[in-house]
Amino acid sequence: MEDLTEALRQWDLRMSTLPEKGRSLFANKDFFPGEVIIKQEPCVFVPNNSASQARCDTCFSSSNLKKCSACRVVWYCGSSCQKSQWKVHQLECRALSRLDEDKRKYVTPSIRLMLKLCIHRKLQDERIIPSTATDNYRLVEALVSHMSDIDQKQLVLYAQMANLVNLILQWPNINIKEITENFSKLSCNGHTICDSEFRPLGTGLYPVISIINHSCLPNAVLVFEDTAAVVRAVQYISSGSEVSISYIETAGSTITRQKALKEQYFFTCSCPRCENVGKFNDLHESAVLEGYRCRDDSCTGFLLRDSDNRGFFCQRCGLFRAKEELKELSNKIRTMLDRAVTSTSSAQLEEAISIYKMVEQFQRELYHPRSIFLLQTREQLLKMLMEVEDWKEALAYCRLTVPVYESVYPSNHPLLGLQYYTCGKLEWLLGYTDGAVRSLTKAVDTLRVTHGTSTPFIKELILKLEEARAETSYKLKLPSERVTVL
Ligand SMILES: C[S@@+](CC[C@H](N)C(=O)[O-])C[C@H]1O[C@@H](n2cnc3c(N)ncnc32)[C@H](O)[C@@H]1O
Repeated sequence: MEDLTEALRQWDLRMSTLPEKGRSLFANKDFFPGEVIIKQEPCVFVPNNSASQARCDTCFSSSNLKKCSACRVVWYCGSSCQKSQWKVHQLECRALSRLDEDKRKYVTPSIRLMLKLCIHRKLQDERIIPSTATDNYRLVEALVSHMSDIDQKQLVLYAQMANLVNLILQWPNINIKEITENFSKLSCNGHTICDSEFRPLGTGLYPVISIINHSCLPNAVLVFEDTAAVVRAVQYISSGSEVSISYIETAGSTITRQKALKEQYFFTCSCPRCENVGKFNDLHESAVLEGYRCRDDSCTGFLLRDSDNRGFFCQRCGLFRAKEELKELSNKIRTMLDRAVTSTSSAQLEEAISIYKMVEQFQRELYHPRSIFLLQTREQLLKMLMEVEDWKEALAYCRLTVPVYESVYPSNHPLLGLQYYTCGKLEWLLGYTDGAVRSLTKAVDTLRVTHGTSTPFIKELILKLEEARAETSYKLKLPSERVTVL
């Protein structure tokens, strides 16, 4: 691990082990919002290919794809992408080519990630590919696996997957127990590789990034530049402080967040946000995010359960809502949501949109105006309305989501920046230039911190903002120029 210590020192970082968290990453200098803390290429990675969506194995592009002619499993967009992966794919290709067509459908992205990890290790051991301080197999060995925490069913599944890897590779002396454990390691250490707008593209293993622990109020964010993982400070991090990122969607109540962390990562978070669990502020936050609205439309109070468990009282105006009424509305929404999901999956977009609009209407009656359930429905409507190019309605829903984003996320949160961006793009498209300037300015202010300033994504955003500003000042000049002429 000396090599790793030295590599981290060069990043002004150090690793320490905390009794309650295990390995943890600490800053050796002050980091300011927007500053890159660490950038790492994956040691192994795969695209999330499915029957309906294929991507290049190297750059994740979805255009000009050709299947590898030998294994007929892996896609590349061109010879340079194919060549860059050849040393690893050569062994994988040989193994996959032995499989009959039927067995190839069991080669899921998770299986491929493990095949690549085994091959990566073998090639490093044989010195065919270099082994560095930040991607050697000792770092994989050091990852937490939580083998004693996972349930029997999951364990059996990992063991079956390890057997499949063995069957595909057909190497002598393969250690099935170790591969089983590695599947468990991937579950709590692997990262979903996303594009700049947080759409998932693939999965990768970044053993140094995996040292970073979770907080529901993180001081850093993980984004991807192509397949490289980049961790940037989103708050001021003073020298000596622990660097933290969020593993989960943080727009949820403490109970929801803790459940998600326990299920996948097997720990109880004790970050400053979670420390409040059960206190008034926390109850208030959950009642707004996941609770019901006041019966009085003009009241923005939040509801808490009454002591007899008969219903809920508004904490602002005291109005009561009975359990039965709320249950009836919830059931109606659930039935409609099922119909909406069926329509969406059968690509009946117009029908799905009208059902989601009804769901939204009922949810407005049921949930608090800043509820995340209402937010999710509006998000879904926004996405579908953009697909059918109904920009005006899409903007209306987008504008409804922005105040909720502002209240659930801290100021330098990437999802908040992306929502300002969507709003700004729609406003620009519809000719609301002033609104577009305001929204795009907020998007730039947030996303330059989370995404940096040099990626094509941010450059395009800055260009859009400059265009919108130019148009605003052109419009402002028009009447006065006319006055001069007159
Ligand atoms: C990606 S690893 C992070 C590095 C890990 N601490 C280690 O020793 O390798 C994720 C695991 O770290 C631990 N962990 C992460 N964040 C934590 C936190 N805030 N509190 C306690 N444990 C945490 C959990 O065991 C979790 O499954």
